[in-house]
Amino acid sequence: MTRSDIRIGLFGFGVVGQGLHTVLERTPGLRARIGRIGVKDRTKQRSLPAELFTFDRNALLDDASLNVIVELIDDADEAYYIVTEALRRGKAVVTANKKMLAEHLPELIELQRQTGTPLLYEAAACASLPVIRNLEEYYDTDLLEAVEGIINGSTNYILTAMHRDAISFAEALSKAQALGFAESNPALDVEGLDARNKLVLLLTHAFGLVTSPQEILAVGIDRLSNLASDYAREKGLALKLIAEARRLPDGNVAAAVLPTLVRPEHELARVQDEYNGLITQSGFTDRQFFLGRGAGAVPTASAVLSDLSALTYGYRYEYKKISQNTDSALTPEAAEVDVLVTFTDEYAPQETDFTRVHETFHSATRGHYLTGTIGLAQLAQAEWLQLPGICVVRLPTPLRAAANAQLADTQLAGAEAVFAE
Ligand SMILES: NC(=O)C1=CN([C@@H]2O[C@H](COP(=O)(O)OP(=O)(O)OC[C@H]3O[C@@H](n4cnc5c(N)ncnc54)[C@H](OP(=O)(O)O)[C@@H]3O)[C@@H](O)[C@H]2O)C=CC1
Ligand SMILES: N[C@@H](CC=O)C(=O)O
Repeated sequence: MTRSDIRIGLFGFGVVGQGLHTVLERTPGLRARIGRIGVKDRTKQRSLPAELFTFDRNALLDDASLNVIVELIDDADEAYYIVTEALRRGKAVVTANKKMLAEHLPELIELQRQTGTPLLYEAAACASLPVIRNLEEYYDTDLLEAVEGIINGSTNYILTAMHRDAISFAEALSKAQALGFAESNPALDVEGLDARNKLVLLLTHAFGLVTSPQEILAVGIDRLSNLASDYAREKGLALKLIAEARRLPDGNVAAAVLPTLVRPEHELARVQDEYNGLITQSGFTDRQFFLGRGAGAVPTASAVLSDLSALTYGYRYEYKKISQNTDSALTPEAAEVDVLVTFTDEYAPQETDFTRVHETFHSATRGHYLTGTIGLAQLAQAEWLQLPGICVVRLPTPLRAAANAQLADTQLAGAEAVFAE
Protein backbone atom coordinates (compact mmCIF):
# COMPACT_ATOMS: atom_id res chain seq x y z
CA MET A 1 0.00 0.00 0.00
CA THR A 2 1.32 3.46 -0.80
CA ARG A 3 0.29 6.93 0.27
CA SER A 4 -1.88 7.26 -2.84
CA ASP A 5 -3.96 4.14 -2.73
CA ILE A 6 -5.89 3.91 0.52
CA ARG A 7 -9.48 3.23 -0.39
CA ILE A 8 -11.54 2.93 2.74
CA GLY A 9 -14.61 0.87 3.45
CA LEU A 10 -15.95 2.72 6.50
CA PHE A 11 -18.35 1.09 8.93
CA GLY A 12 -20.18 3.64 11.09
CA PHE A 13 -20.91 7.30 10.44
CA GLY A 14 -21.61 8.48 13.96
CA VAL A 15 -19.40 10.71 16.12
CA VAL A 16 -16.07 9.13 15.17
CA GLY A 17 -17.02 8.13 11.60
CA GLN A 18 -17.99 11.72 10.80
CA GLY A 19 -14.86 12.90 12.60
CA LEU A 20 -12.80 10.71 10.28
CA HIS A 21 -14.48 12.23 7.24
CA THR A 22 -13.59 15.69 8.58
CA VAL A 23 -9.93 14.91 9.26
CA LEU A 24 -9.48 13.18 5.89
CA GLU A 25 -10.88 16.27 4.14
CA ARG A 26 -8.23 18.33 5.94
CA THR A 27 -5.36 15.89 5.26
CA PRO A 28 -4.91 15.89 1.48
CA GLY A 29 -1.32 14.64 1.85
CA LEU A 30 -2.50 11.17 2.79
CA ARG A 31 -4.82 10.91 -0.22
CA ALA A 32 -7.01 8.32 1.46
CA ARG A 33 -10.56 8.19 0.17
CA ILE A 34 -13.73 6.81 1.70
CA GLY A 35 -15.17 4.54 -0.99
CA ARG A 36 -18.31 3.29 0.78
CA ILE A 37 -19.93 3.66 4.20
CA GLY A 38 -21.83 0.91 6.00
CA VAL A 39 -24.49 2.11 8.44
CA LYS A 40 -27.60 0.70 10.11
CA ASP A 41 -30.47 3.17 10.39
CA ARG A 42 -32.33 3.62 7.08
CA THR A 43 -34.30 6.62 8.38
CA LYS A 44 -31.36 8.88 9.28
CA GLN A 45 -30.53 11.99 7.25
CA ARG A 46 -26.88 11.87 6.09
CA SER A 47 -24.55 14.77 5.40
CA LEU A 48 -22.96 13.00 2.41
CA PRO A 49 -24.53 11.74 -0.86
CA ALA A 50 -26.90 8.78 -0.37
CA GLU A 51 -25.04 6.59 -2.91
CA LEU A 52 -22.01 6.44 -0.56
CA PHE A 53 -24.07 4.60 2.08
CA THR A 54 -25.12 0.99 2.26
CA PHE A 55 -26.92 -1.18 4.81
CA ASP A 56 -25.33 -4.36 3.50
CA ARG A 57 -22.01 -5.17 5.17
CA ASN A 58 -21.00 -7.43 2.26
CA ALA A 59 -21.14 -4.46 -0.08
CA LEU A 60 -17.93 -3.36 1.69
CA LEU A 61 -16.42 -6.69 2.61
CA ASP A 62 -16.80 -8.09 -0.93
CA ASP A 63 -15.63 -4.94 -2.71
CA ALA A 64 -12.12 -5.73 -3.97
CA SER A 65 -11.43 -2.04 -4.64
CA LEU A 66 -11.58 -1.28 -0.89
CA ASN A 67 -8.23 -2.20 0.66
CA VAL A 68 -8.77 -0.93 4.21
CA ILE A 69 -11.77 -1.45 6.46
CA VAL A 70 -12.22 1.20 9.15
CA GLU A 71 -14.61 -0.11 11.78
CA LEU A 72 -16.29 2.64 13.84
CA ILE A 73 -19.62 1.21 14.92
CA ASP A 74 -21.07 0.95 18.42
CA ASP A 75 -22.08 -2.72 18.26
CA ALA A 76 -19.23 -4.92 19.52
CA ASP A 77 -20.65 -8.23 18.21
CA GLU A 78 -21.24 -6.91 14.72
CA ALA A 79 -17.83 -5.22 14.85
CA TYR A 80 -16.23 -8.57 15.67
CA TYR A 81 -17.85 -10.14 12.61
CA ILE A 82 -16.77 -7.26 10.36
CA VAL A 83 -13.20 -7.16 11.63
CA THR A 84 -12.57 -10.91 11.46
CA GLU A 85 -14.18 -11.23 8.02
CA ALA A 86 -12.14 -8.31 6.70
CA LEU A 87 -8.90 -9.82 8.02
CA ARG A 88 -9.76 -13.19 6.47
CA ARG A 89 -10.30 -11.44 3.15
CA GLY A 90 -6.89 -9.79 3.36
CA LYS A 91 -8.14 -6.28 4.07
CA ALA A 92 -6.17 -4.28 6.61
CA VAL A 93 -8.37 -3.07 9.46
CA VAL A 94 -8.39 -0.01 11.70
CA THR A 95 -10.84 -0.03 14.61
CA ALA A 96 -11.66 2.10 17.67
CA ASN A 97 -13.82 -0.57 19.28
CA LYS A 98 -12.15 -1.32 22.60
CA LYS A 99 -15.04 -3.49 23.84
CA MET A 100 -14.75 -5.80 20.85
CA LEU A 101 -10.95 -5.84 21.08
CA ALA A 102 -10.83 -6.54 24.83
CA GLU A 103 -13.35 -9.38 24.50
CA HIS A 104 -11.53 -11.08 21.59
CA LEU A 105 -7.89 -10.06 21.78
CA PRO A 106 -6.23 -13.53 21.80
CA GLU A 107 -8.10 -14.69 18.70
CA LEU A 108 -7.56 -11.36 16.93
CA ILE A 109 -3.82 -11.61 17.54
CA GLU A 110 -3.84 -15.17 16.21
CA LEU A 111 -5.91 -14.17 13.17
CA GLN A 112 -3.42 -11.44 12.28
CA ARG A 113 -0.64 -14.00 12.53
CA GLN A 114 -2.49 -16.52 10.33
CA THR A 115 -3.59 -14.05 7.67
CA GLY A 116 -0.57 -11.75 7.78
CA THR A 117 -3.03 -8.85 7.67
CA PRO A 118 -2.67 -5.92 10.09
CA LEU A 119 -5.24 -4.75 12.63
CA LEU A 120 -4.47 -1.35 14.18
CA TYR A 121 -6.38 0.32 17.03
CA GLU A 122 -4.62 3.39 18.41
CA ALA A 123 -7.99 5.17 18.89
CA ALA A 124 -9.26 2.37 21.12
CA ALA A 125 -7.14 3.41 24.11
CA CYS A 126 -7.11 7.05 25.22
CA ALA A 127 -8.45 8.31 21.85
CA SER A 128 -6.00 10.97 20.62
CA LEU A 129 -3.08 10.00 22.90
CA PRO A 130 -0.50 7.90 21.03
CA VAL A 131 -0.16 5.28 23.73
CA ILE A 132 -0.43 1.88 22.01
CA ARG A 133 2.28 2.47 19.45
CA ASN A 134 4.52 4.09 22.07
CA LEU A 135 4.15 1.15 24.44
CA GLU A 136 4.76 -1.24 21.57
CA GLU A 137 7.71 0.60 19.96
CA TYR A 138 9.29 3.23 22.20
CA TYR A 139 9.15 1.04 25.30
CA ASP A 140 10.12 -1.99 23.23
CA THR A 141 13.17 -2.77 25.32
CA ASP A 142 12.60 -0.64 28.39
CA LEU A 143 11.48 -2.27 31.59
CA LEU A 144 8.00 -0.95 32.21
CA GLU A 145 7.05 -1.02 35.87
CA ALA A 146 3.63 0.62 35.73
CA VAL A 147 1.05 2.33 33.60
CA GLU A 148 -1.44 4.46 35.47
CA GLY A 149 -3.95 6.93 34.20
CA ILE A 150 -7.26 8.51 33.47
CA ILE A 151 -8.28 6.56 30.41
CA ASN A 152 -11.99 7.36 30.12
CA GLY A 153 -12.91 10.83 28.93
CA SER A 154 -16.60 10.82 29.86
CA THR A 155 -16.08 10.01 33.52
CA ASN A 156 -13.34 12.60 33.81
CA TYR A 157 -15.67 15.11 32.16
CA ILE A 158 -18.43 14.18 34.64
CA LEU A 159 -16.17 14.36 37.71
CA THR A 160 -14.73 17.69 36.55
CA ALA A 161 -18.16 19.18 35.89
CA MET A 162 -19.61 17.96 39.20
CA HIS A 163 -16.70 19.38 41.16
CA ARG A 164 -15.96 22.60 39.26
CA ASP A 165 -19.43 23.55 38.02
CA ALA A 166 -21.41 21.99 40.88
CA ILE A 167 -23.83 20.21 38.55
CA SER A 168 -25.47 16.84 39.23
CA PHE A 169 -24.14 13.49 38.03
CA ALA A 170 -27.16 13.11 35.69
CA GLU A 171 -26.69 16.57 34.18
CA ALA A 172 -22.96 16.03 33.67
CA LEU A 173 -23.56 12.64 32.04
CA SER A 174 -26.11 14.07 29.65
CA LYS A 175 -23.63 16.80 28.66
CA ALA A 176 -20.95 14.15 28.03
CA GLN A 177 -23.44 12.32 25.83
CA ALA A 178 -24.40 15.46 23.92
CA LEU A 179 -20.72 16.21 23.26
CA GLY A 180 -20.18 12.73 21.78
CA PHE A 181 -17.84 11.56 24.55
CA ALA A 182 -19.98 8.80 26.07
CA GLU A 183 -20.53 5.30 24.76
CA SER A 184 -23.97 4.56 23.26
CA ASN A 185 -24.49 2.57 26.45
CA PRO A 186 -23.07 5.03 29.02
CA ALA A 187 -23.05 2.33 31.71
CA LEU A 188 -19.82 1.21 30.05
CA ASP A 189 -18.28 4.57 30.97
CA VAL A 190 -19.69 5.20 34.43
CA GLU A 191 -19.31 1.63 35.69
CA GLY A 192 -15.61 1.64 34.79
CA LEU A 193 -16.03 -1.04 32.11
CA ASP A 194 -14.76 1.08 29.21
CA ALA A 195 -11.62 1.92 31.21
CA ARG A 196 -11.22 -1.78 31.99
CA ASN A 197 -11.47 -2.68 28.29
CA LYS A 198 -8.76 -0.13 27.54
CA LEU A 199 -6.63 -1.47 30.39
CA VAL A 200 -6.79 -4.92 28.74
CA LEU A 201 -5.16 -3.35 25.65
CA LEU A 202 -2.56 -1.50 27.71
CA LEU A 203 -1.66 -4.69 29.60
CA THR A 204 -0.96 -6.44 26.31
CA HIS A 205 1.21 -3.70 24.85
CA ALA A 206 2.93 -2.69 28.10
CA PHE A 207 3.51 -6.05 29.75
CA GLY A 208 2.70 -8.71 27.13
CA LEU A 209 -0.22 -9.92 29.24
CA VAL A 210 -3.22 -11.01 27.19
CA THR A 211 -6.09 -11.14 29.60
CA SER A 212 -9.86 -10.78 29.59
CA PRO A 213 -11.81 -7.87 31.10
CA GLN A 214 -13.47 -10.15 33.67
CA GLU A 215 -10.11 -10.81 35.30
CA ILE A 216 -9.73 -7.16 36.29
CA LEU A 217 -11.57 -5.44 39.14
CA ALA A 218 -13.46 -2.40 37.88
CA VAL A 219 -15.37 -0.01 40.14
CA GLY A 220 -17.01 2.96 38.46
CA ILE A 221 -18.16 6.42 39.47
CA ASP A 222 -21.86 5.58 39.43
CA ARG A 223 -21.97 4.83 43.18
CA LEU A 224 -19.94 7.70 44.55
CA SER A 225 -21.36 8.94 47.85
CA ASN A 226 -21.62 12.49 49.19
CA LEU A 227 -19.49 11.36 52.11
CA ALA A 228 -16.69 10.24 49.76
CA SER A 229 -16.83 13.64 48.01
CA ASP A 230 -16.79 15.41 51.39
CA TYR A 231 -13.82 13.30 52.47
CA ALA A 232 -11.94 14.26 49.29
CA ARG A 233 -12.74 17.96 49.75
CA GLU A 234 -11.79 18.04 53.42
CA LYS A 235 -8.47 16.31 52.74
CA GLY A 236 -7.74 18.52 49.70
CA LEU A 237 -7.66 15.53 47.33
CA ALA A 238 -9.03 15.22 43.79
CA LEU A 239 -11.33 12.34 42.87
CA LYS A 240 -10.50 10.63 39.55
CA LEU A 241 -11.32 7.31 37.88
CA ILE A 242 -7.91 5.70 37.53
CA ALA A 243 -6.78 2.55 35.78
CA GLU A 244 -3.52 1.13 37.04
CA ALA A 245 -1.34 -1.84 36.13
CA ARG A 246 1.79 -2.31 38.19
CA ARG A 247 4.52 -4.92 38.13
CA LEU A 248 5.01 -6.53 41.53
CA PRO A 249 8.47 -7.40 42.88
CA ASP A 250 7.97 -11.07 41.88
CA GLY A 251 7.46 -10.07 38.22
CA ASN A 252 3.70 -10.58 38.19
CA VAL A 253 1.28 -7.72 37.60
CA ALA A 254 -1.62 -6.24 39.57
CA ALA A 255 -4.30 -4.24 37.74
CA ALA A 256 -7.54 -2.48 38.63
CA VAL A 257 -9.85 0.38 37.72
CA LEU A 258 -10.96 2.32 40.78
CA PRO A 259 -12.22 5.79 41.68
CA THR A 260 -9.12 7.18 43.34
CA LEU A 261 -8.19 10.09 45.58
CA VAL A 262 -5.25 11.97 44.12
CA ARG A 263 -2.97 14.45 45.82
CA PRO A 264 -3.09 17.96 44.27
CA GLU A 265 0.55 17.80 43.15
CA HIS A 266 -0.02 14.54 41.22
CA GLU A 267 -0.03 14.88 37.40
CA LEU A 268 -3.47 13.26 37.14
CA ALA A 269 -5.06 15.79 39.51
CA ARG A 270 -4.65 18.39 36.77
CA VAL A 271 -6.35 16.35 34.04
CA GLN A 272 -9.67 18.10 33.40
CA ASP A 273 -12.81 17.62 31.31
CA GLU A 274 -12.65 14.85 28.68
CA TYR A 275 -8.85 14.83 28.70
CA ASN A 276 -6.98 11.62 29.46
CA GLY A 277 -3.62 11.36 31.17
CA LEU A 278 -1.35 8.34 31.24
CA ILE A 279 1.79 7.95 33.32
CA THR A 280 4.37 5.35 32.43
CA GLN A 281 6.94 4.31 35.00
CA SER A 282 9.91 2.46 33.64
CA GLY A 283 13.40 1.39 34.48
CA PHE A 284 15.28 3.63 32.04
CA THR A 285 13.01 6.60 31.38
CA ASP A 286 11.62 6.86 34.93
CA ARG A 287 8.29 8.68 34.88
CA GLN A 288 6.62 10.02 31.72
CA PHE A 289 3.23 11.65 31.30
CA PHE A 290 0.97 11.66 28.24
CA LEU A 291 -1.87 14.19 28.20
CA GLY A 292 -4.52 14.80 25.55
CA ARG A 293 -8.15 14.58 24.55
CA GLY A 294 -9.55 11.19 25.48
CA ALA A 295 -12.86 11.34 23.61
CA GLY A 296 -14.71 13.22 20.89
CA ALA A 297 -15.05 13.19 17.12
CA VAL A 298 -11.95 14.82 15.69
CA PRO A 299 -9.41 13.89 18.41
CA THR A 300 -10.43 10.22 18.15
CA ALA A 301 -10.42 10.36 14.36
CA SER A 302 -6.89 11.77 14.47
CA ALA A 303 -5.72 8.46 15.97
CA VAL A 304 -7.58 6.56 13.23
CA LEU A 305 -5.85 8.79 10.69
CA SER A 306 -2.49 8.03 12.24
CA ASP A 307 -3.20 4.29 11.91
CA LEU A 308 -4.16 4.75 8.26
CA SER A 309 -0.91 6.55 7.66
CA ALA A 310 1.00 3.81 9.51
CA LEU A 311 -0.53 1.20 7.17
CA THR A 312 1.05 2.98 4.21
CA TYR A 313 4.50 2.19 5.54
CA GLY A 314 3.62 -1.41 6.32
CA TYR A 315 3.25 -0.97 10.06
CA ARG A 316 1.71 -3.74 12.15
CA TYR A 317 1.85 -4.59 15.83
CA GLU A 318 4.43 -7.24 16.50
CA TYR A 319 3.15 -7.75 20.05
CA LYS A 320 6.78 -7.75 21.10
CA LYS A 321 6.04 -7.84 24.80
CA ILE A 322 4.11 -11.10 24.43
CA SER A 323 7.19 -12.87 23.15
CA GLN A 324 9.34 -11.15 25.79
CA ASN A 325 6.93 -12.08 28.59
CA THR A 326 7.94 -15.50 29.78
CA ASP A 327 5.84 -16.37 32.77
CA SER A 328 4.34 -13.30 34.41
CA ALA A 329 0.61 -13.21 35.09
CA LEU A 330 -2.10 -11.05 36.61
CA THR A 331 -2.06 -11.89 40.31
CA PRO A 332 -4.66 -9.91 42.26
CA GLU A 333 -4.25 -12.37 45.13
CA ALA A 334 -0.69 -11.12 45.62
CA ALA A 335 -1.59 -7.42 45.70
CA GLU A 336 -3.27 -5.07 48.13
CA VAL A 337 -4.78 -1.62 48.03
CA ASP A 338 -5.72 1.11 50.51
CA VAL A 339 -9.36 2.18 50.31
CA LEU A 340 -11.97 4.44 51.77
CA VAL A 341 -15.34 2.66 52.07
CA THR A 342 -18.39 4.76 52.85
CA PHE A 343 -21.59 3.07 53.89
CA THR A 344 -25.03 3.56 55.43
CA ASP A 345 -26.90 2.17 58.42
CA GLU A 346 -28.32 -0.60 56.23
CA TYR A 347 -25.22 -2.31 54.84
CA ALA A 348 -21.60 -2.26 55.95
CA PRO A 349 -18.36 -3.75 54.63
CA GLN A 350 -17.07 -6.91 56.30
CA GLU A 351 -14.20 -5.63 58.46
CA THR A 352 -12.61 -9.10 58.65
CA ASP A 353 -11.95 -8.88 54.87
CA PHE A 354 -9.42 -6.12 55.59
CA THR A 355 -5.78 -6.74 56.39
CA ARG A 356 -5.88 -3.60 58.53
CA VAL A 357 -8.52 -1.01 59.33
CA HIS A 358 -6.86 2.40 59.71
CA GLU A 359 -9.73 4.64 60.73
CA THR A 360 -13.48 4.47 61.26
CA PHE A 361 -16.01 7.29 61.28
CA HIS A 362 -19.68 7.16 62.26
CA SER A 363 -22.24 9.93 62.04
CA ALA A 364 -26.00 9.76 62.35
CA THR A 365 -26.35 12.52 59.74
CA ARG A 366 -23.45 12.02 57.32
CA GLY A 367 -23.16 8.22 57.24
CA HIS A 368 -20.16 6.04 58.00
CA TYR A 369 -16.77 5.23 56.61
CA LEU A 370 -13.70 3.20 57.23
CA THR A 371 -10.28 3.42 55.67
CA GLY A 372 -8.15 0.32 55.46
CA THR A 373 -5.91 -2.01 53.53
CA ILE A 374 -7.46 -4.94 51.68
CA GLY A 375 -6.20 -7.62 49.28
CA LEU A 376 -7.14 -6.84 45.67
CA ALA A 377 -8.67 -10.30 45.25
CA GLN A 378 -10.58 -9.96 48.56
CA LEU A 379 -12.01 -6.65 47.36
CA ALA A 380 -12.97 -8.06 43.96
CA GLN A 381 -14.76 -11.00 45.60
CA ALA A 382 -16.38 -9.09 48.48
CA GLU A 383 -20.16 -9.50 48.39
CA TRP A 384 -20.61 -6.17 50.17
CA LEU A 385 -18.95 -4.36 47.23
CA GLN A 386 -22.20 -4.66 45.26
CA LEU A 387 -24.58 -3.76 48.10
CA PRO A 388 -26.64 -0.55 47.87
CA GLY A 389 -25.14 2.47 49.59
CA ILE A 390 -21.57 1.11 49.61
CA CYS A 391 -18.96 3.22 47.87
CA VAL A 392 -15.31 2.26 47.45
CA VAL A 393 -12.60 4.77 46.61
CA ARG A 394 -8.86 4.10 46.51
CA LEU A 395 -6.67 6.20 48.82
CA PRO A 396 -3.68 7.98 47.27
CA THR A 397 -1.25 5.06 47.37
CA PRO A 398 -0.33 2.70 44.53
CA LEU A 399 -1.33 -0.93 44.16
CA ARG A 400 1.43 -2.99 45.73
CA ALA A 401 2.51 -6.47 46.70
CA ALA A 402 0.70 -7.63 49.82
CA ALA A 403 3.91 -7.88 51.81
CA ASN A 404 4.78 -4.22 51.22
CA ALA A 405 2.26 -2.83 53.64
CA GLN A 406 4.64 -0.80 55.75
CA LEU A 407 5.62 1.33 52.77
CA ALA A 408 2.01 2.32 52.24
CA ASP A 409 1.49 3.10 55.91
CA THR A 410 4.33 5.59 55.63
CA GLN A 411 2.92 7.09 52.42
CA LEU A 412 -0.51 7.41 54.00
CA ALA A 413 0.78 9.39 56.97
CA GLY A 414 -0.69 12.86 56.75
CA ALA A 415 -3.68 11.75 54.67
CA GLU A 416 -5.09 10.18 57.82
CA ALA A 417 -5.90 13.28 59.80
CA VAL A 418 -9.13 13.12 61.79
CA PHE A 419 -12.19 13.85 59.63
CA ALA A 420 -14.26 16.42 61.47
CA GLU A 421 -18.00 15.87 61.67
N1 LIG B 1 -17.05 8.80 20.76
C1 LIG B 1 -15.79 8.74 21.16
O1 LIG B 1 -15.22 9.71 21.68
C2 LIG B 1 -15.00 7.49 20.96
C3 LIG B 1 -15.57 6.34 20.50
N2 LIG B 1 -14.83 5.21 20.33
C4 LIG B 1 -15.42 4.01 19.78
O2 LIG B 1 -15.74 4.25 18.42
C5 LIG B 1 -16.88 3.49 18.04
C6 LIG B 1 -17.93 4.43 17.47
O3 LIG B 1 -18.32 5.32 18.47
P1 LIG B 1 -19.23 6.60 18.14
O4 LIG B 1 -18.87 7.14 16.82
O5 LIG B 1 -19.14 7.45 19.33
O6 LIG B 1 -20.67 5.93 18.08
P2 LIG B 1 -22.01 6.55 17.47
O7 LIG B 1 -23.13 6.00 18.26
O8 LIG B 1 -21.91 8.02 17.32
O9 LIG B 1 -22.07 5.94 15.99
C7 LIG B 1 -22.23 4.58 15.79
C8 LIG B 1 -22.32 4.29 14.32
O10 LIG B 1 -22.36 2.88 14.15
C9 LIG B 1 -23.34 2.56 13.20
N3 LIG B 1 -23.79 1.19 13.43
C10 LIG B 1 -24.28 0.64 14.58
N4 LIG B 1 -24.58 -0.66 14.37
C11 LIG B 1 -24.28 -0.93 13.08
C12 LIG B 1 -24.36 -2.07 12.27
N5 LIG B 1 -24.83 -3.24 12.75
N6 LIG B 1 -23.97 -2.00 10.97
C13 LIG B 1 -23.50 -0.83 10.47
N7 LIG B 1 -23.40 0.30 11.19
C14 LIG B 1 -23.79 0.25 12.48
C15 LIG B 1 -24.43 3.59 13.43
O11 LIG B 1 -25.22 3.60 12.26
P3 LIG B 1 -26.40 4.68 12.05
O12 LIG B 1 -25.71 5.95 11.68
O13 LIG B 1 -27.19 4.11 10.93
O14 LIG B 1 -27.14 4.74 13.34
C16 LIG B 1 -23.59 4.83 13.65
O15 LIG B 1 -23.27 5.44 12.42
C17 LIG B 1 -17.31 2.73 19.30
O16 LIG B 1 -16.72 1.47 19.29
C18 LIG B 1 -16.72 3.57 20.43
O17 LIG B 1 -16.48 2.80 21.58
C19 LIG B 1 -13.48 5.19 20.62
C20 LIG B 1 -12.87 6.30 21.09
C21 LIG B 1 -13.57 7.54 21.32
N1 LIG C 1 -16.63 6.79 25.93
C1 LIG C 1 -15.22 6.85 25.81
C2 LIG C 1 -14.86 7.33 24.44
C3 LIG C 1 -13.43 7.18 24.15
O1 LIG C 1 -12.85 6.13 24.26
C4 LIG C 1 -14.64 7.77 26.83
O2 LIG C 1 -15.41 8.57 27.37
O3 LIG C 1 -13.44 7.71 27.10
